[in-house]
Amino acid sequence: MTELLTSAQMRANEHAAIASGEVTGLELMERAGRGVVDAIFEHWWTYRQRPHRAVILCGPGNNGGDGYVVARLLRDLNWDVTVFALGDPERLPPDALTNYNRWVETGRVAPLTLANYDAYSDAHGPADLYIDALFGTGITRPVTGDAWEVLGRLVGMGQGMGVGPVVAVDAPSGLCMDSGRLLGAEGAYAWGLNQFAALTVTFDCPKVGHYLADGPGLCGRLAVVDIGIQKWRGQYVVGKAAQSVWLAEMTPDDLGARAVTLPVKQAWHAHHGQTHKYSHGHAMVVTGGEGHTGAARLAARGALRIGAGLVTLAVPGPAMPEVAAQITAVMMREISDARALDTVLEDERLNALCIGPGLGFGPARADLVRAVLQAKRPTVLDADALTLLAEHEELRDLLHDGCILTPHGGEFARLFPDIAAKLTAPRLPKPSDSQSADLAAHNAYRSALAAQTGPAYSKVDAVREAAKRAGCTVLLKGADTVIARPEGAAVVHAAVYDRAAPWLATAGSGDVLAGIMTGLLAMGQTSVQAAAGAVWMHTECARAFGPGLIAEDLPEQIPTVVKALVK
Ligand SMILES: NC(=O)C1=CN([C@@H]2O[C@H](COP(=O)(O)OP(=O)(O)OC[C@H]3O[C@@H](n4cnc5c(N)ncnc54)[C@H](O)[C@@H]3O)[C@@H](O)[C@H]2O)[C@@H](O)CC1
Ligand SMILES: Nc1ncnc2c1ncn2[C@@H]1O[C@H](COP(=O)(O)OP(=O)(O)O)[C@@H](O)[C@H]1O
Ligand SMILES: [K+]
Repeated sequence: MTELLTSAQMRANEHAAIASGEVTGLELMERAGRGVVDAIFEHWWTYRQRPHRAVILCGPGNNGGDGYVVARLLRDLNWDVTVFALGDPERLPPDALTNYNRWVETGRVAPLTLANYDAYSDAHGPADLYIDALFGTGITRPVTGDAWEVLGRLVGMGQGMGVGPVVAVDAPSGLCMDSGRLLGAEGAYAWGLNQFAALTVTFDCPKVGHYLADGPGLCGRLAVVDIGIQKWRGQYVVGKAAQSVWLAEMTPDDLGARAVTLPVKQAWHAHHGQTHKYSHGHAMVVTGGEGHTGAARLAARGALRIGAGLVTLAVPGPAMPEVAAQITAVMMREISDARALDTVLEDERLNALCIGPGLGFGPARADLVRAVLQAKRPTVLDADALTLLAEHEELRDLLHDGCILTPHGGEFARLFPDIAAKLTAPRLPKPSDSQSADLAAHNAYRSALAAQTGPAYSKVDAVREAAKRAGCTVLLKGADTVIARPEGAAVVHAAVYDRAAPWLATAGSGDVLAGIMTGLLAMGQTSVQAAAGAVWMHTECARAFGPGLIAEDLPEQIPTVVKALVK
């Protein structure tokens, strides 16, 4: 899996690399700047054909240093390059200063003010390319003043004829790379979240904030450039695996014997014997009552398609005819109450359980959740089961390490109201109009802005806190889905960039997700593997089908996606 770093981890890697004596900071900066230019040429082949005109905004730190390298490399290719510098360049850190000095041997730098920027734009019209090298991983507080206003001017660039796109170096400036939240809250830049950079070029590893919250919208597309420090990556991880964050993906191994493509004889040896349906597990999904069994049926279909050997629906008596009329390969058992469910669960071969989709509410349903939790099997708790957990503290006390909670934002807020409040709290009080007569409110806003510091509280922080409290795996859904374990290991799955599938937000899609996850648990996956593999598969199925998707289509796409995966 790809590791996602925080800013602090990236700095630690860089320090370790430089401390080794095998590479200098200046070399890394040169590789970074060259990587940005290469990525630009890879994305827009027309820029390779002839020189163009670029505007580069350089900040007061090493992100600005990268900008000076880009300026020099483009100018060496005969580009017309204009550089605006924020702050006093003479106070740049050493490597950035070296690159500034190299640039000014032949190029010019204008102070970054709104007046200078506007005067340039009025005189020359739009540039062919804008480079944002103001701030990268060193951002600690909101960008303010003229720099913020100029960033606002760049919103929407690249969207009109003859107007060049914005390329962000490492990240759009002001983006908190740990949380994906933009520090600062008003003005064109903050409001133009999906119309800023066309391309963001980052170094070594993607960062967590490139995948969460506002990050993908601001970044546009993401390119990761190898600057040769992977050897030092992970030194900070020793003994601290809990701090790492991974990007969700799925490999053929995650599908085990069901995906084996070896010749039959080899496959037989690889699995030490003949496999039969029970060796792929037996999942059970509990349905709701009459007229409410569709959600659980969708989940069961997901579990069966992903590869569980057997899938049984646990159905209240009155709902049996309805379920019987709708299923074939999926089996059913009558469970009229929690006692009946206890009895059914005495069968140890039922090795993964799912409860919640379409379940309904009230004491009898809460008793079913209790029976499922007391069975202590790998269990997915979704939808109504999550609301029941929020209502009944004694049910929360029964959660165990093998549980996965799969809330969407609303269910998460019901289960963990204080944590959700931290995540959704407005970053700042409501901005007041600068013309406002209410000077006190305006001043309060200004001081809140000045006091805001990064890194901001992130979805990863929130889900880690929730998992620790619940004592089990928690998966918080969305276009950015975060999975965390109580000890802190976290996985991010983002249906963004070239994996965007907004049509996945359709009724019943979450039920299929819960089912795929239950199937993977039945097949012997750990809870993190099952959760990460399921969200990945769920999105791939949506992508394979395309717009127009309804939840029923998702399980039926699984064979196509698996075939492509194991090829
Ligand atoms: N970490 C690495 O391995 C590498 C980092 N490189 C570049 O270095 C960057 C990080 O450089 P730095 O650590 O110098 O940080 P930045 O260049 O991101 O910014 C840091 C400077 O801005 C100031 N600052 C922070 N927030 C501010 C605000 N809101 N308003 C005004 N000033 C503010 C800080 O006090 C500091 O002086 C990366 O993003 C990347 O572009 C590359 O050169 C290649 C290697
Ligand atoms: N913009 C989006 N892009 C991709 N997936 C999304 C997006 N919004 C929501 N999803 C996914 O769609 C599913 C919806 O699940 P859920 O909210 O439980 O709905 P339901 O209860 O109707 O099934 C989740 O897996 C969620 O992560
Ligand atoms: K930047």
